[in-house]
Amino acid sequence: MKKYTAIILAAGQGKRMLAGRNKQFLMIEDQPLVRHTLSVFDQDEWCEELILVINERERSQMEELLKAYPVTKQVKFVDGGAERQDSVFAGLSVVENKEIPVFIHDGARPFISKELLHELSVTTYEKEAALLAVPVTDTVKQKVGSRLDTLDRSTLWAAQTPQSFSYDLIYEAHESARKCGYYGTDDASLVERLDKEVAIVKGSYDNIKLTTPEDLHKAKSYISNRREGKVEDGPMFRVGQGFDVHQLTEGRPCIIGGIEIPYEKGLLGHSDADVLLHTIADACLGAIGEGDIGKHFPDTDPAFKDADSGKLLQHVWDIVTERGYELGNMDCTVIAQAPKMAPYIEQIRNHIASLLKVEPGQINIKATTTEKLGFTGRKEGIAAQAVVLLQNNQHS
Ligand SMILES: Nc1ccn([C@@H]2O[C@H](COP(=O)(O)OP(=O)(O)OP(=O)(O)O)[C@@H](O)[C@H]2O)c(=O)n1
Ligand SMILES: C[C@](O)(CO)[C@H](O)COP(=O)(O)O
Repeated sequence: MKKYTAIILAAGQGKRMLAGRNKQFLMIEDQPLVRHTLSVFDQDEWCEELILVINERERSQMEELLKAYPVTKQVKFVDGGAERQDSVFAGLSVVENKEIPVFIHDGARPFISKELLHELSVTTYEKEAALLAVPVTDTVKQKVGSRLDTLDRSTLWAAQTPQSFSYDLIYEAHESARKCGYYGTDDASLVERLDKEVAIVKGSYDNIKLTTPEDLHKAKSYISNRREGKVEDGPMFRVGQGFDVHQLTEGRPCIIGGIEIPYEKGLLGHSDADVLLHTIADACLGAIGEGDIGKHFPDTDPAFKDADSGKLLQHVWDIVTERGYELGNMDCTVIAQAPKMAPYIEQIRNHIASLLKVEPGQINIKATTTEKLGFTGRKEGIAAQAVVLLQNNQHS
């Protein structure tokens, strides 16, 4: 574990947010902005000390906030100053353990991830000073008088927080800046002033600072999407499993995996009762946290009477792909004493691959009997199981 102290800045006025109050108190979904930020550090076991820099006039409001939305670690309050830099200095003045790095973080950046905190901490132990930053994606112009210059974008990084330093270095940098009346827009710039190197750790474009009302909208939808499992930092993998059973009965076709298999009986159900496709659909819906096919295609709805389960699966697959997921792989088992499945396995595999527009190699279909045991062994019904792995590359 690479322990660190976190100083969270919340003493600003949030003027650009135009909310008429400090933005740290604004609700994003179910909790105030600053609580979202504090939670990340609270839940990081590497964070040893948590300091919250507040506006002295908001102390009781902040105390109330933490009573209503508690965190598990002890939070040390300290009064900030007129400028961000003054607030950081106030935070530095109350740090207890000066042997571990100090992380300075905007309370207004709630989407920092534990993974990035750890990367930053490891780098700070090695290099003494580091910051999160992302390559600039817009072309940046510099206007001096009436002259416009275009900066070389390949050298430009947008600085984020946390910015992290050995205690002695950042204290010295702040003290020196204060003596000269120098004010920078971040803490790394104060260290740069001392001609010391600051390492860049690539941050995330999701680690935005909530500055304007538009940022607040983005933050709200980001959080609600994240809760629904629609977005996440980095490539995201999700697994789902499915299980389904249908009774065998006379006078029905036996459709398994979209292929009609010659047999004296068929599967009973409201739709075409394709036990394997239903199982796969359930596994896919399970993976994205969307319930099951009963929720999407109720068996009380006449629209799905004798429905082609291939179409139902494609509908489910549209939901999956609209969320940005791709199939990693799926593994399925058909549990049937009869009919004999082996001659149809390859055909079923190719059919499912074409329904989902994936490669057959991503799909595995197996079949087993239950050695004449149970309802499947007595040929009263057929069961199927599936496990799917989905991958989301949209947020890498
Ligand atoms: N005197 C200050 C000014 C800013 N901050 C904190 O520094 C972070 C980044 O600053 P910014 O986004 O500019 O916040 P505000 O100063 O609150 O916003 P504005 O400039 O729009 O008033 C915020 O978490 C803010 O609360 C602080 O602790 N003390
Ligand atoms: C520190 C910072 O968040 C890095 O991007 C930024 O410079 C703070 O600027 P602000 O004007 O105080 O929001």
